[in-house]
Amino acid sequence: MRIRFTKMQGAGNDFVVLDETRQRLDLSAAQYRQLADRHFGVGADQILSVRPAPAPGIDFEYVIHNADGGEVEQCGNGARCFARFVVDKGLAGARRSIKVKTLSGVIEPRLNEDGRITVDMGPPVFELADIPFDAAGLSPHPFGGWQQWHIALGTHAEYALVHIAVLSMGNPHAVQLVDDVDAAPVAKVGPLVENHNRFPKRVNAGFMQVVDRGRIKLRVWERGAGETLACGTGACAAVVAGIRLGKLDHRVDVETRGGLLTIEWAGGAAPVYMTGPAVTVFEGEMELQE
Ligand SMILES: N[C@@H](CCC[C@H](N)C(=O)O)C(=O)O
Repeated sequence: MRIRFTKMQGAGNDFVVLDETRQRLDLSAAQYRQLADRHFGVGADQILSVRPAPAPGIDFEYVIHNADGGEVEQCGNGARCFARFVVDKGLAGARRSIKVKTLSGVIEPRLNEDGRITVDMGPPVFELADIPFDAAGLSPHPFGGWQQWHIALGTHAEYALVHIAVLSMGNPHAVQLVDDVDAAPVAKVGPLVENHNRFPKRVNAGFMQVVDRGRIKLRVWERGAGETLACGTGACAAVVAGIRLGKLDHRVDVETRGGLLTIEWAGGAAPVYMTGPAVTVFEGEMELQE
């Protein structure tokens, strides 16, 4: 089966984008993995499928698969690339703002005059069962007006206990405060947190260094993709956690290894706004194994 694709990136988080507005491709998990493979495929952290509006009042459906082939609820950097794709391909008419259905709800990306894209990512979710996070037998540790959870990482004596803030941005996140993000043991601790049995759907593990009240440095070990150069929902989750832990103001620049994102959150049930770049890298065709 031969398919056309567009390769895109948002702050270095990279995507294969598939136009399924006219025809469903119905790819298997193995075919998503083949596309994402950096040696035998195109190479990507996620594969994004653009599908027609599923209901009145919605412009498109946005389907996301991680590099491991699993379908997931949300992807922030991908949402900006999705918007850039449908506008550049003329699929959105003259609209600069679109309503997009994802597995976790409707989000609204908007193209700005400066070329960056702002996405209304909806409000963060703190209800433990909805993240989901299994806190049975654990007590929360008060911290800066909110709380952290101390979870044990099994037999790994060096990293026996990590202190995490947990929340969902449509997808699950566990955020740790670190003194020096460049020295953080992301590749060791990331997979242990991702697969921890307290997270029944696994989790994205963020490592946040607070530079000042308006700036953080962030690395994220993503569920189903490993460490990426940036994670949009990870940036939203880190800033929301930092605000609730009393460390950050309401508008924060997030330095990732792939670029800068700006996150704004007024608190409570207000939506989180994420602003950043979205770039088309190249287009191509690829033969997929059946
Ligand atoms: N790169 C994304 C997040 C993609 C999904 C994530 N790995 C998950 O499994 O939830 C972003 O920019 O938000």
